[in-house]
Amino acid sequence: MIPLEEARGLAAAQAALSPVQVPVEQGLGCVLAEPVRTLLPIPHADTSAMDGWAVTADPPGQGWEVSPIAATGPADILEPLQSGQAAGVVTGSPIPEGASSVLRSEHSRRDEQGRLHAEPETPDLSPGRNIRTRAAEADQGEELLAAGDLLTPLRAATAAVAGVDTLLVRPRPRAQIIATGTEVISSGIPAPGEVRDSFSMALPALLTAMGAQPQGQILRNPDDAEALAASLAPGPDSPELVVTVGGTAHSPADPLRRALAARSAQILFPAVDMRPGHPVVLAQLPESAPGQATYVLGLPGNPLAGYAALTAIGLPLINALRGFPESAAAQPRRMRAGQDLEPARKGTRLLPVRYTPNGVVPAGFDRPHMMRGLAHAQAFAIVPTGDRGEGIPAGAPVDCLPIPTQQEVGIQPWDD
Ligand SMILES: Nc1nc2c(c(=O)[nH]1)N[C@H]1C(S)=C(S)[C@@H](COP(=O)(O)OP(=O)(O)OC[C@H]3O[C@@H](n4cnc5c(N)ncnc54)[C@H](O)[C@@H]3O)O[C@H]1N2
Ligand code: MOO
Repeated sequence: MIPLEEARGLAAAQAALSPVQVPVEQGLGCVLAEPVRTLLPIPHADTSAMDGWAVTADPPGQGWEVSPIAATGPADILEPLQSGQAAGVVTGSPIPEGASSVLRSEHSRRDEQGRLHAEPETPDLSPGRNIRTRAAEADQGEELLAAGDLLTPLRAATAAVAGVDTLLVRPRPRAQIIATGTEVISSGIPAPGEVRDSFSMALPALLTAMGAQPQGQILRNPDDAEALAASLAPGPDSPELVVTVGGTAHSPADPLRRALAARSAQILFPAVDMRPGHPVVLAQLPESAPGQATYVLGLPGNPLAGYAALTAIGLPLINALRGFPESAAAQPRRMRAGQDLEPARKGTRLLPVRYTPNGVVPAGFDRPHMMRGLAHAQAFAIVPTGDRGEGIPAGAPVDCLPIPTQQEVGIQPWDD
């Protein structure tokens, strides 16, 4: 059993997955393994910012002579302008050589001879006006995104603008979910001796929100160590992470530790001094090929315990594997206790809490086998215990672990 901070530190210290080259759109949500430099100047040509007229400087007294060929779209390339000439352009049109600025259409007028005049007050005749200058945003070769940057949709769009088609990224770890528990059913009303599955509904979405890629079907394993060991067998497509649910304890019905031993797994920690969730296990299966290791995160079967372990240990592990250890999502957030927060009898307590204007308050219904409080919690408050503190008094600071996907949940009817 190791302290919670140590377990979180160990999870966060695991090496990032090796980078892979992927099409930009497949890199979404991944961390860049090398900088993105633009392959072209941005913009790569002087273009018009307005619909209107590319005009030469110093309009002749009788107005500009309008070129018979106007741009009908940004793809039309116009002939150079002679002195005193103008040519119709649209937003995005390459600026013809010889033009000084773009006179927008609503600031212009044509006379009966078809010559072009500018409104007297228009600012559009100052040189360069309404022209997007070549390379104003970036010179060719300039770094737009750094190694270590998370590829958000807007950054993917920036890479596309830079002419880039593929990126070197750290992949998001693939995660296989294995649920144990002969008594667990996935639909309907449980009979005595059965329990409705509290994990399969949420784990894929939660793991995705945490930065992993859940793989295919959830495997359902009876409480049988041999069957579980077989599910953990390495293969060419072994995922980087296996998340198991249940069977972490030491009864004859609990197969995980025996299955890990049968697979010669290296146990990174066998339990964590936290309540609930102390039987959480982190292990690593032997490499099936060089550099191809699979982590096994064993979540306790009690729902609140499993989700506490996933938030406290799974999230920093996933962020480490995807090369994003500094992710704000995995860092404790310093909040204020809105009321006294009671410690556990032993170990660090992970208490589901709600955010209120006065600080965080217990979400209630927080026994290890319960879901009701967690459904309305936004974070787990880390409440130290014993010689490391005696709970947290109202008004004092408290570190909280935000639960991904729960940040938008609001005040509930049973509030005082
Ligand atoms: N003698 C001891 N007994 C237990 C201890 C202990 O220290 N000594 N620890 C308790 C704690 S704490 C926890 S947590 C659990 C750990 O349980 P396991 O990981 O072995 O999980 P199971 O025994 O398989 O199940 C526990 C509980 O959760 C229910 N469960 C399992 N899977 C699901 C699921 N997918 N959806 C909903 N509920 C599930 C299962 O039916 C059990 O009720 O051990 C305590 N016991
Ligand atoms: O992990 Mo158990 O309470 O600690 O459910």
